[in-house]
Amino acid sequence: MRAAHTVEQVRAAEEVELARLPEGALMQRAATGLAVAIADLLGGVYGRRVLLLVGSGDNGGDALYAGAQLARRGAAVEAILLSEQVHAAGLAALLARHGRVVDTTTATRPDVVVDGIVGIGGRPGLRPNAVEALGLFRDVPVVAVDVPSGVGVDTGELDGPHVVADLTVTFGTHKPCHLVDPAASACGVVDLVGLDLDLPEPPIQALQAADVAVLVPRPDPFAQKYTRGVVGVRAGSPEYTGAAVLTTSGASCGLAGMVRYDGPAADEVRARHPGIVASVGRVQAWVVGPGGGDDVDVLLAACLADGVPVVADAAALPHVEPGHSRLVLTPHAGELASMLGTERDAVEADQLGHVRRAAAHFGCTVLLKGRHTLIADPGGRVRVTTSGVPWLAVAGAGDVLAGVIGALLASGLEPFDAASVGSWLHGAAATVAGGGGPVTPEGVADAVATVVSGLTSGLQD
Ligand SMILES: NC(=O)C1=CN([C@@H]2O[C@H](COP(=O)(O)OP(=O)(O)OC[C@H]3O[C@@H](n4cnc5c(N)ncnc54)[C@H](O)[C@@H]3O)[C@@H](O)[C@H]2O)[C@@H](O)CC1
Ligand SMILES: [K+]
Repeated sequence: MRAAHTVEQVRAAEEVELARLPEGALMQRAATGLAVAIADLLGGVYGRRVLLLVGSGDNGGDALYAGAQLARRGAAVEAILLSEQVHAAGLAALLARHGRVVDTTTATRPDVVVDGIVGIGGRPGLRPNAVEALGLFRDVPVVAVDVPSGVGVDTGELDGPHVVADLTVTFGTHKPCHLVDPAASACGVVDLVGLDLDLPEPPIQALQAADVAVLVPRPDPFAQKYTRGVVGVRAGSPEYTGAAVLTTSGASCGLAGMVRYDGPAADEVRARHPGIVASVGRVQAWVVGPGGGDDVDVLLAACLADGVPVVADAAALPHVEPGHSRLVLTPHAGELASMLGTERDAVEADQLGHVRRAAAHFGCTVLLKGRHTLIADPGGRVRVTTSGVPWLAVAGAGDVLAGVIGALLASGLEPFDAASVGSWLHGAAATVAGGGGPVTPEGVADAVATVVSGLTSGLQD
Protein backbone atom coordinates (compact mmCIF):
# COMPACT_ATOMS: atom_id res chain seq x y z
CA MET A 1 0.00 0.00 0.00
CA ARG A 2 1.38 3.40 -0.87
CA ALA A 3 0.30 5.80 1.87
CA ALA A 4 0.03 9.58 1.84
CA HIS A 5 -0.09 11.66 5.02
CA THR A 6 -0.99 15.28 5.53
CA VAL A 7 1.51 18.01 6.42
CA GLU A 8 0.15 18.11 9.97
CA GLN A 9 0.62 14.35 10.40
CA VAL A 10 4.16 14.50 9.00
CA ARG A 11 5.10 17.42 11.22
CA ALA A 12 3.81 15.61 14.33
CA ALA A 13 5.73 12.42 13.47
CA GLU A 14 8.89 14.39 12.65
CA GLU A 15 8.73 16.17 15.98
CA VAL A 16 8.91 12.85 17.81
CA GLU A 17 11.93 11.76 15.74
CA LEU A 18 13.62 15.16 16.09
CA ALA A 19 13.38 14.91 19.88
CA ARG A 20 14.85 11.40 19.81
CA LEU A 21 17.74 11.92 17.38
CA PRO A 22 20.86 14.12 17.59
CA GLU A 23 20.33 17.58 16.10
CA GLY A 24 20.39 17.61 12.31
CA ALA A 25 20.39 13.81 11.96
CA LEU A 26 16.95 13.65 10.30
CA MET A 27 17.87 16.29 7.75
CA GLN A 28 21.16 14.50 7.00
CA ARG A 29 19.23 11.31 6.35
CA ALA A 30 16.92 13.16 3.97
CA ALA A 31 19.84 14.90 2.25
CA THR A 32 21.74 11.64 1.78
CA GLY A 33 18.69 10.02 0.16
CA LEU A 34 18.31 13.07 -2.06
CA ALA A 35 21.99 13.03 -3.09
CA VAL A 36 21.81 9.31 -3.96
CA ALA A 37 18.70 9.88 -6.09
CA ILE A 38 20.32 12.80 -7.93
CA ALA A 39 23.45 10.71 -8.56
CA ASP A 40 21.26 7.90 -9.95
CA LEU A 41 19.47 10.32 -12.24
CA LEU A 42 22.76 11.75 -13.49
CA GLY A 43 24.33 8.30 -13.89
CA GLY A 44 27.35 9.45 -11.84
CA VAL A 45 28.61 12.43 -9.87
CA TYR A 46 32.18 13.37 -10.75
CA GLY A 47 32.28 16.29 -13.18
CA ARG A 48 28.48 16.73 -13.26
CA ARG A 49 27.03 20.21 -12.85
CA VAL A 50 24.26 20.74 -10.28
CA LEU A 51 22.25 23.94 -9.76
CA LEU A 52 20.43 24.29 -6.44
CA LEU A 53 17.48 26.67 -6.08
CA VAL A 54 17.38 27.40 -2.38
CA GLY A 55 14.48 28.90 -0.42
CA SER A 56 14.33 30.09 3.16
CA GLY A 57 13.36 26.90 4.98
CA ASP A 58 14.51 23.38 5.74
CA ASN A 59 13.61 22.31 2.21
CA GLY A 60 16.46 24.53 1.05
CA GLY A 61 18.57 23.01 3.84
CA ASP A 62 18.03 19.53 2.36
CA ALA A 63 19.13 20.82 -1.05
CA LEU A 64 22.24 22.51 0.39
CA TYR A 65 23.37 19.43 2.34
CA ALA A 66 22.73 17.15 -0.65
CA GLY A 67 24.68 19.64 -2.79
CA ALA A 68 27.56 19.47 -0.30
CA GLN A 69 27.59 15.68 -0.52
CA LEU A 70 27.62 15.79 -4.33
CA ALA A 71 30.38 18.44 -4.31
CA ARG A 72 32.45 16.21 -2.03
CA ARG A 73 32.19 13.49 -4.69
CA GLY A 74 33.40 15.81 -7.44
CA ALA A 75 30.30 17.55 -8.78
CA ALA A 76 30.41 21.26 -9.61
CA VAL A 77 27.58 22.61 -7.45
CA GLU A 78 26.13 26.12 -7.70
CA ALA A 79 23.33 27.58 -5.61
CA ILE A 80 20.94 30.44 -6.28
CA LEU A 81 19.71 31.75 -2.94
CA LEU A 82 16.12 32.94 -3.33
CA SER A 83 15.86 34.43 0.13
CA GLU A 84 18.12 36.63 2.23
CA GLN A 85 17.97 33.98 4.92
CA VAL A 86 18.71 30.38 4.04
CA HIS A 87 19.65 27.34 6.14
CA ALA A 88 22.94 28.59 7.57
CA ALA A 89 24.57 25.27 8.43
CA GLY A 90 23.58 23.80 5.05
CA LEU A 91 25.10 26.77 3.23
CA ALA A 92 28.28 26.51 5.29
CA ALA A 93 28.54 22.80 4.42
CA LEU A 94 28.18 23.56 0.70
CA LEU A 95 30.75 26.36 0.77
CA ALA A 96 33.18 24.14 2.71
CA ARG A 97 33.02 21.68 -0.22
CA HIS A 98 33.72 24.49 -2.70
CA GLY A 99 30.15 24.90 -3.84
CA ARG A 100 29.47 28.39 -5.20
CA VAL A 101 26.70 30.91 -4.65
CA VAL A 102 25.61 32.40 -7.98
CA ASP A 103 22.75 34.51 -9.30
CA THR A 104 20.61 34.30 -12.41
CA THR A 105 23.23 36.14 -14.46
CA THR A 106 26.24 34.05 -13.38
CA ALA A 107 24.77 30.52 -13.11
CA THR A 108 26.38 27.99 -15.45
CA ARG A 109 24.31 25.56 -17.51
CA PRO A 110 23.74 22.54 -15.21
CA ASP A 111 22.98 18.85 -15.82
CA VAL A 112 20.24 18.98 -13.20
CA VAL A 113 18.27 21.64 -11.34
CA VAL A 114 17.39 20.87 -7.71
CA ASP A 115 14.20 22.51 -6.45
CA GLY A 116 14.76 23.34 -2.79
CA ILE A 117 12.52 26.41 -2.96
CA VAL A 118 9.79 25.27 -0.56
CA GLY A 119 8.64 21.97 0.87
CA ILE A 120 5.77 21.11 3.15
CA GLY A 121 5.96 24.58 4.69
CA GLY A 122 5.17 26.25 1.35
CA ARG A 123 2.07 28.08 0.27
CA PRO A 124 0.79 27.38 -3.27
CA GLY A 125 2.40 29.46 -6.00
CA LEU A 126 5.94 30.79 -6.50
CA ARG A 127 7.50 34.20 -6.06
CA PRO A 128 8.80 36.02 -9.16
CA ASN A 129 12.48 35.37 -8.34
CA ALA A 130 11.80 31.61 -8.17
CA VAL A 131 9.92 31.72 -11.48
CA GLU A 132 12.82 33.59 -13.07
CA ALA A 133 15.41 31.10 -11.76
CA LEU A 134 13.34 28.13 -12.97
CA GLY A 135 13.10 29.72 -16.42
CA LEU A 136 16.87 29.89 -16.88
CA PHE A 137 17.44 26.32 -18.08
CA ARG A 138 14.06 25.01 -19.18
CA ASP A 139 15.29 21.84 -20.89
CA VAL A 140 17.35 20.61 -17.93
CA PRO A 141 15.86 17.84 -15.72
CA VAL A 142 14.41 19.06 -12.43
CA VAL A 143 14.58 17.13 -9.15
CA ALA A 144 12.08 18.41 -6.61
CA VAL A 145 13.01 18.14 -2.94
CA ASP A 146 10.08 16.60 -1.03
CA VAL A 147 7.41 18.25 -3.22
CA PRO A 148 7.46 20.32 -6.42
CA SER A 149 7.48 23.85 -5.00
CA GLY A 150 4.27 25.78 -5.45
CA VAL A 151 1.80 22.85 -5.47
CA GLY A 152 -0.97 22.41 -2.91
CA VAL A 153 0.69 19.75 -0.73
CA ASP A 154 -2.42 18.54 1.12
CA THR A 155 -5.00 19.24 -1.56
CA GLY A 156 -3.32 18.22 -4.82
CA GLU A 157 -4.38 21.55 -6.29
CA LEU A 158 -2.29 23.74 -8.59
CA ASP A 159 -2.93 27.39 -7.92
CA GLY A 160 -0.38 29.66 -9.57
CA PRO A 161 3.13 28.96 -10.80
CA HIS A 162 4.76 25.73 -9.62
CA VAL A 163 7.69 23.47 -10.38
CA VAL A 164 7.21 20.65 -12.89
CA ALA A 165 9.64 17.95 -11.83
CA ASP A 166 11.10 14.95 -13.61
CA LEU A 167 11.81 13.33 -10.26
CA THR A 168 10.49 14.14 -6.78
CA VAL A 169 12.43 12.79 -3.82
CA THR A 170 10.17 12.79 -0.80
CA PHE A 171 10.85 11.92 2.82
CA GLY A 172 9.19 9.76 5.45
CA THR A 173 5.93 9.17 3.58
CA HIS A 174 4.11 10.35 0.48
CA LYS A 175 2.05 13.52 0.71
CA PRO A 176 -1.37 13.90 -0.97
CA CYS A 177 0.16 15.96 -3.83
CA HIS A 178 2.23 12.94 -4.91
CA LEU A 179 -0.89 10.89 -5.59
CA VAL A 180 -3.71 13.35 -6.28
CA ASP A 181 -4.03 15.19 -9.59
CA PRO A 182 -3.47 17.76 -10.88
CA ALA A 183 -0.46 18.17 -8.55
CA ALA A 184 0.63 14.54 -8.99
CA SER A 185 1.15 15.22 -12.67
CA ALA A 186 3.82 17.81 -11.70
CA CYS A 187 5.85 15.33 -9.61
CA GLY A 188 7.33 13.10 -12.30
CA VAL A 189 8.67 9.88 -10.83
CA VAL A 190 8.33 9.87 -7.03
CA ASP A 191 11.10 8.35 -4.95
CA LEU A 192 10.51 7.81 -1.21
CA VAL A 193 13.37 8.07 1.27
CA GLY A 194 12.33 6.34 4.50
CA LEU A 195 12.84 8.22 7.77
CA ASP A 196 11.42 5.56 10.14
CA LEU A 197 8.65 7.92 11.22
CA ASP A 198 5.87 6.57 13.42
CA LEU A 199 2.89 7.66 11.34
CA PRO A 200 -0.87 7.40 11.98
CA GLU A 201 -3.45 5.76 9.70
CA PRO A 202 -3.04 7.46 6.31
CA PRO A 203 -6.04 9.40 4.98
CA ILE A 204 -5.06 8.57 1.39
CA GLN A 205 -3.76 5.30 0.00
CA ALA A 206 -2.89 3.88 -3.39
CA LEU A 207 -3.42 0.14 -3.71
CA GLN A 208 -0.47 -1.81 -5.09
CA ALA A 209 -0.55 -5.23 -6.79
CA ALA A 210 0.14 -7.03 -3.50
CA ASP A 211 -2.84 -5.29 -1.82
CA VAL A 212 -5.15 -6.16 -4.69
CA ALA A 213 -3.94 -9.78 -4.55
CA VAL A 214 -5.16 -9.94 -0.94
CA LEU A 215 -8.49 -8.21 -1.59
CA VAL A 216 -9.52 -9.85 -4.87
CA PRO A 217 -12.19 -12.55 -4.32
CA ARG A 218 -11.22 -16.17 -4.95
CA PRO A 219 -13.68 -19.04 -5.14
CA ASP A 220 -13.43 -21.53 -2.29
CA PRO A 221 -13.06 -25.21 -3.23
CA PHE A 222 -16.79 -25.85 -2.85
CA ALA A 223 -17.90 -22.75 -4.72
CA GLN A 224 -21.02 -22.75 -6.88
CA LYS A 225 -22.04 -20.02 -9.25
CA TYR A 226 -24.60 -18.69 -6.77
CA THR A 227 -22.23 -18.68 -3.81
CA ARG A 228 -19.72 -16.68 -5.88
CA GLY A 229 -22.37 -14.01 -6.42
CA VAL A 230 -24.71 -13.00 -9.21
CA VAL A 231 -24.36 -9.55 -10.74
CA GLY A 232 -27.31 -7.98 -12.55
CA VAL A 233 -26.85 -5.40 -15.31
CA ARG A 234 -29.46 -2.85 -16.33
CA ALA A 235 -27.67 -0.95 -19.06
CA GLY A 236 -28.23 0.07 -22.67
CA SER A 237 -31.25 1.35 -24.52
CA PRO A 238 -32.56 0.81 -28.04
CA GLU A 239 -30.29 3.67 -29.05
CA TYR A 240 -27.22 2.53 -27.09
CA THR A 241 -26.96 -1.25 -27.25
CA GLY A 242 -23.14 -1.13 -27.17
CA ALA A 243 -23.18 0.13 -23.58
CA ALA A 244 -25.09 -3.01 -22.58
CA VAL A 245 -22.52 -5.21 -24.30
CA LEU A 246 -19.57 -3.41 -22.70
CA THR A 247 -21.06 -3.26 -19.20
CA THR A 248 -21.84 -6.96 -19.31
CA SER A 249 -18.32 -7.58 -20.68
CA GLY A 250 -16.94 -5.96 -17.53
CA ALA A 251 -19.39 -7.87 -15.34
CA SER A 252 -18.31 -11.10 -17.11
CA CYS A 253 -14.66 -10.64 -16.11
CA GLY A 254 -14.94 -13.85 -14.11
CA LEU A 255 -15.00 -12.38 -10.61
CA ALA A 256 -18.69 -13.17 -10.02
CA GLY A 257 -20.36 -16.55 -10.53
CA MET A 258 -23.07 -15.38 -12.89
CA VAL A 259 -24.24 -12.33 -14.84
CA ARG A 260 -27.89 -11.48 -15.46
CA TYR A 261 -28.93 -8.90 -18.01
CA ASP A 262 -32.24 -7.06 -17.90
CA GLY A 263 -32.73 -4.63 -20.77
CA PRO A 264 -33.45 -4.06 -24.45
CA ALA A 265 -30.13 -5.37 -25.83
CA ALA A 266 -30.42 -9.01 -24.74
CA ASP A 267 -29.69 -10.40 -28.22
CA GLU A 268 -26.50 -8.35 -28.61
CA VAL A 269 -25.39 -9.23 -25.08
CA ARG A 270 -25.97 -12.98 -25.53
CA ALA A 271 -24.27 -12.98 -28.92
CA ARG A 272 -21.11 -11.73 -27.24
CA HIS A 273 -21.47 -13.63 -23.93
CA PRO A 274 -23.46 -16.86 -24.24
CA GLY A 275 -23.12 -17.45 -20.49
CA ILE A 276 -25.22 -14.43 -19.56
CA VAL A 277 -28.77 -15.08 -18.41
CA ALA A 278 -31.17 -12.55 -19.90
CA SER A 279 -33.95 -12.67 -17.33
CA VAL A 280 -34.73 -10.98 -14.06
CA GLY A 281 -33.93 -12.97 -10.94
CA ARG A 282 -32.18 -12.72 -7.60
CA VAL A 283 -28.83 -10.88 -7.73
CA GLN A 284 -26.26 -9.88 -5.13
CA ALA A 285 -25.44 -6.56 -6.86
CA TRP A 286 -26.76 -4.36 -9.63
CA VAL A 287 -25.06 -2.16 -12.22
CA VAL A 288 -27.36 0.48 -13.65
CA GLY A 289 -27.03 3.45 -15.96
CA PRO A 290 -24.54 3.03 -18.82
CA GLY A 291 -26.28 3.91 -22.08
CA GLY A 292 -29.53 4.20 -20.14
CA GLY A 293 -32.70 5.62 -21.70
CA ASP A 294 -35.76 7.46 -20.44
CA ASP A 295 -36.63 4.78 -17.89
CA VAL A 296 -33.28 4.87 -16.11
CA ASP A 297 -34.75 6.55 -13.02
CA VAL A 298 -37.28 3.72 -12.68
CA LEU A 299 -34.54 1.13 -13.16
CA LEU A 300 -32.32 2.79 -10.53
CA ALA A 301 -35.23 2.80 -8.07
CA ALA A 302 -35.88 -0.90 -8.80
CA CYS A 303 -32.22 -1.76 -8.20
CA LEU A 304 -32.15 0.14 -4.91
CA ALA A 305 -35.42 -1.47 -3.82
CA ASP A 306 -33.72 -4.88 -4.06
CA GLY A 307 -31.62 -3.95 -1.03
CA VAL A 308 -28.35 -5.13 -2.59
CA PRO A 309 -25.27 -3.00 -3.43
CA VAL A 310 -25.63 -0.97 -6.62
CA VAL A 311 -23.19 0.66 -9.03
CA ALA A 312 -24.82 3.77 -10.53
CA ASP A 313 -23.07 5.15 -13.59
CA ALA A 314 -23.66 7.57 -16.47
CA ALA A 315 -27.40 8.15 -17.14
CA ALA A 316 -28.34 6.94 -13.63
CA LEU A 317 -26.18 9.50 -11.84
CA PRO A 318 -28.49 12.54 -12.13
CA HIS A 319 -31.25 10.52 -10.43
CA VAL A 320 -29.24 9.50 -7.36
CA GLU A 321 -30.48 10.81 -4.00
CA PRO A 322 -28.45 10.81 -0.79
CA GLY A 323 -28.87 8.06 1.77
CA HIS A 324 -27.99 4.72 0.14
CA SER A 325 -24.82 3.57 1.85
CA ARG A 326 -24.23 0.52 -0.35
CA LEU A 327 -24.15 2.54 -3.53
CA VAL A 328 -21.05 3.15 -5.67
CA LEU A 329 -21.24 6.24 -7.90
CA THR A 330 -18.79 6.35 -10.81
CA PRO A 331 -18.89 9.84 -12.36
CA HIS A 332 -16.29 11.59 -14.47
CA ALA A 333 -15.50 15.22 -13.64
CA GLY A 334 -18.34 16.65 -15.76
CA GLU A 335 -20.92 14.31 -14.24
CA LEU A 336 -19.71 15.00 -10.71
CA ALA A 337 -19.89 18.74 -11.40
CA SER A 338 -23.55 18.43 -12.39
CA MET A 339 -24.30 16.32 -9.33
CA LEU A 340 -22.76 18.92 -7.02
CA GLY A 341 -24.07 21.96 -8.91
CA THR A 342 -20.65 23.23 -9.91
CA GLU A 343 -18.44 23.45 -13.00
CA ARG A 344 -16.26 20.74 -14.52
CA ASP A 345 -13.17 22.98 -14.23
CA ALA A 346 -13.74 23.36 -10.51
CA VAL A 347 -13.89 19.58 -10.04
CA GLU A 348 -10.75 19.03 -12.13
CA ALA A 349 -8.87 21.69 -10.17
CA ASP A 350 -9.79 20.23 -6.75
CA GLN A 351 -10.49 16.55 -7.34
CA LEU A 352 -9.84 15.48 -3.76
CA GLY A 353 -12.11 18.13 -2.26
CA HIS A 354 -14.96 17.34 -4.62
CA VAL A 355 -14.84 13.56 -4.37
CA ARG A 356 -14.81 13.84 -0.56
CA ARG A 357 -17.68 16.32 -0.64
CA ALA A 358 -19.70 14.02 -2.91
CA ALA A 359 -19.10 10.97 -0.70
CA ALA A 360 -20.17 12.93 2.38
CA HIS A 361 -23.21 14.44 0.65
CA PHE A 362 -24.53 11.22 -0.91
CA GLY A 363 -23.45 9.07 2.04
CA CYS A 364 -21.87 6.43 -0.18
CA THR A 365 -18.71 5.49 -2.07
CA VAL A 366 -17.89 7.86 -4.92
CA LEU A 367 -15.34 7.09 -7.62
CA LEU A 368 -14.16 10.09 -9.63
CA LYS A 369 -12.64 8.93 -12.92
CA GLY A 370 -9.45 10.56 -14.08
CA ARG A 371 -5.77 9.99 -14.81
CA HIS A 372 -5.47 9.11 -11.13
CA THR A 373 -8.98 7.95 -10.28
CA LEU A 374 -10.06 8.83 -6.72
CA ILE A 375 -12.35 6.72 -4.56
CA ALA A 376 -13.82 8.27 -1.41
CA ASP A 377 -16.10 6.84 1.24
CA PRO A 378 -18.39 8.86 3.53
CA GLY A 379 -16.02 8.29 6.46
CA GLY A 380 -13.36 10.35 4.69
CA ARG A 381 -11.09 7.52 3.48
CA VAL A 382 -9.65 8.00 0.01
CA ARG A 383 -7.88 5.63 -2.35
CA VAL A 384 -6.11 6.63 -5.54
CA THR A 385 -5.66 4.42 -8.58
CA THR A 386 -2.29 4.83 -10.24
CA SER A 387 -2.40 1.70 -12.42
CA GLY A 388 -4.05 3.30 -15.45
CA VAL A 389 -2.56 4.38 -18.77
CA PRO A 390 -3.60 7.33 -20.94
CA TRP A 391 -4.88 4.91 -23.63
CA LEU A 392 -7.70 4.05 -21.24
CA ALA A 393 -9.33 7.37 -22.11
CA VAL A 394 -11.56 5.71 -24.72
CA ALA A 395 -15.33 5.59 -25.15
CA GLY A 396 -16.84 2.57 -23.44
CA ALA A 397 -14.04 2.06 -20.89
CA GLY A 398 -16.30 3.47 -18.16
CA ASP A 399 -19.03 0.93 -18.97
CA VAL A 400 -16.50 -1.86 -18.51
CA LEU A 401 -15.35 -0.37 -15.19
CA ALA A 402 -18.93 -0.24 -13.87
CA GLY A 403 -19.37 -3.90 -14.81
CA VAL A 404 -16.14 -4.99 -13.10
CA ILE A 405 -17.07 -3.15 -9.90
CA GLY A 406 -20.52 -4.74 -10.04
CA ALA A 407 -18.94 -8.21 -10.24
CA LEU A 408 -16.76 -7.43 -7.21
CA LEU A 409 -19.75 -6.17 -5.23
CA ALA A 410 -21.68 -9.33 -6.08
CA SER A 411 -18.74 -11.43 -4.91
CA GLY A 412 -19.05 -9.81 -1.48
CA LEU A 413 -16.51 -6.98 -1.40
CA GLU A 414 -17.55 -3.84 0.48
CA PRO A 415 -18.33 -0.86 -1.80
CA PHE A 416 -15.07 1.00 -1.02
CA ASP A 417 -12.96 -2.11 -1.69
CA ALA A 418 -14.99 -3.11 -4.76
CA ALA A 419 -14.58 0.35 -6.30
CA SER A 420 -10.86 0.65 -5.58
CA VAL A 421 -9.98 -2.93 -6.52
CA GLY A 422 -12.13 -2.70 -9.67
CA SER A 423 -10.47 0.54 -10.65
CA TRP A 424 -6.99 -0.90 -10.08
CA LEU A 425 -7.78 -4.04 -12.12
CA HIS A 426 -9.28 -1.91 -14.90
CA GLY A 427 -6.11 0.21 -15.11
CA ALA A 428 -3.80 -2.80 -15.00
CA ALA A 429 -5.94 -4.58 -17.61
CA ALA A 430 -5.48 -1.62 -19.96
CA THR A 431 -1.71 -1.98 -19.60
CA VAL A 432 -1.90 -5.71 -20.35
CA ALA A 433 -4.40 -5.29 -23.20
CA GLY A 434 -2.48 -2.52 -24.93
CA GLY A 435 1.07 -3.66 -24.18
CA GLY A 436 1.98 0.02 -24.10
CA GLY A 437 -0.28 0.89 -27.06
CA PRO A 438 -3.97 1.63 -27.70
CA VAL A 439 -6.77 -0.41 -26.19
CA THR A 440 -10.41 -1.14 -26.94
CA PRO A 441 -12.90 -1.38 -24.07
CA GLU A 442 -13.58 -5.03 -25.04
CA GLY A 443 -9.85 -5.71 -24.85
CA VAL A 444 -9.69 -4.18 -21.37
CA ALA A 445 -12.60 -6.34 -20.18
CA ASP A 446 -10.96 -9.47 -21.57
CA ALA A 447 -7.61 -8.65 -19.94
CA VAL A 448 -9.01 -8.39 -16.40
CA ALA A 449 -8.84 -12.21 -16.09
CA THR A 450 -5.17 -12.17 -17.13
CA VAL A 451 -4.39 -9.52 -14.53
CA VAL A 452 -6.18 -11.50 -11.80
CA SER A 453 -4.40 -14.68 -12.78
CA GLY A 454 -1.05 -12.83 -12.55
CA LEU A 455 -1.96 -11.69 -9.05
CA THR A 456 -3.01 -15.17 -8.03
CA SER A 457 0.15 -16.85 -9.32
CA GLY A 458 2.18 -14.12 -7.59
CA LEU A 459 0.62 -15.19 -4.29
CA GLN A 460 1.61 -18.82 -4.86
CA ASP A 461 5.29 -17.98 -5.42
N1 LIG B 1 11.29 18.78 9.96
C1 LIG B 1 12.27 17.92 9.73
O1 LIG B 1 12.86 17.35 10.58
C2 LIG B 1 12.64 17.61 8.36
C3 LIG B 1 12.28 18.44 7.34
N2 LIG B 1 12.70 18.20 6.12
C4 LIG B 1 12.53 19.22 5.08
O2 LIG B 1 11.98 20.39 5.58
C5 LIG B 1 10.90 20.83 4.77
C6 LIG B 1 9.99 21.69 5.54
O3 LIG B 1 10.77 22.77 5.97
P1 LIG B 1 10.17 24.12 6.57
O4 LIG B 1 9.20 23.82 7.61
O5 LIG B 1 11.33 24.95 6.96
O6 LIG B 1 9.38 24.75 5.38
P2 LIG B 1 9.75 25.03 3.85
O7 LIG B 1 11.19 24.88 3.59
O8 LIG B 1 8.81 24.24 3.06
O9 LIG B 1 9.31 26.58 3.71
C7 LIG B 1 9.75 27.51 4.67
C8 LIG B 1 9.40 28.92 4.41
O10 LIG B 1 9.21 29.25 3.04
C9 LIG B 1 8.44 30.45 2.96
N3 LIG B 1 7.42 30.23 1.93
C10 LIG B 1 6.19 29.68 2.06
N4 LIG B 1 5.58 29.58 0.87
C11 LIG B 1 6.43 30.11 -0.03
C12 LIG B 1 6.38 30.29 -1.43
N5 LIG B 1 5.30 29.88 -2.12
N6 LIG B 1 7.42 30.83 -2.05
C13 LIG B 1 8.51 31.20 -1.35
N7 LIG B 1 8.63 31.06 -0.02
C14 LIG B 1 7.61 30.52 0.63
C15 LIG B 1 7.86 30.72 4.30
O11 LIG B 1 8.54 31.79 4.87
C16 LIG B 1 8.11 29.41 5.03
O12 LIG B 1 8.26 29.62 6.39
C17 LIG B 1 10.34 19.54 4.24
O13 LIG B 1 9.57 19.72 3.09
C18 LIG B 1 11.60 18.73 3.99
O14 LIG B 1 12.16 19.10 2.74
C19 LIG B 1 13.64 17.12 5.85
O15 LIG B 1 14.92 17.64 6.06
C20 LIG B 1 13.40 15.96 6.74
C21 LIG B 1 13.47 16.38 8.15
K1 LIG C 1 10.71 21.66 -3.24
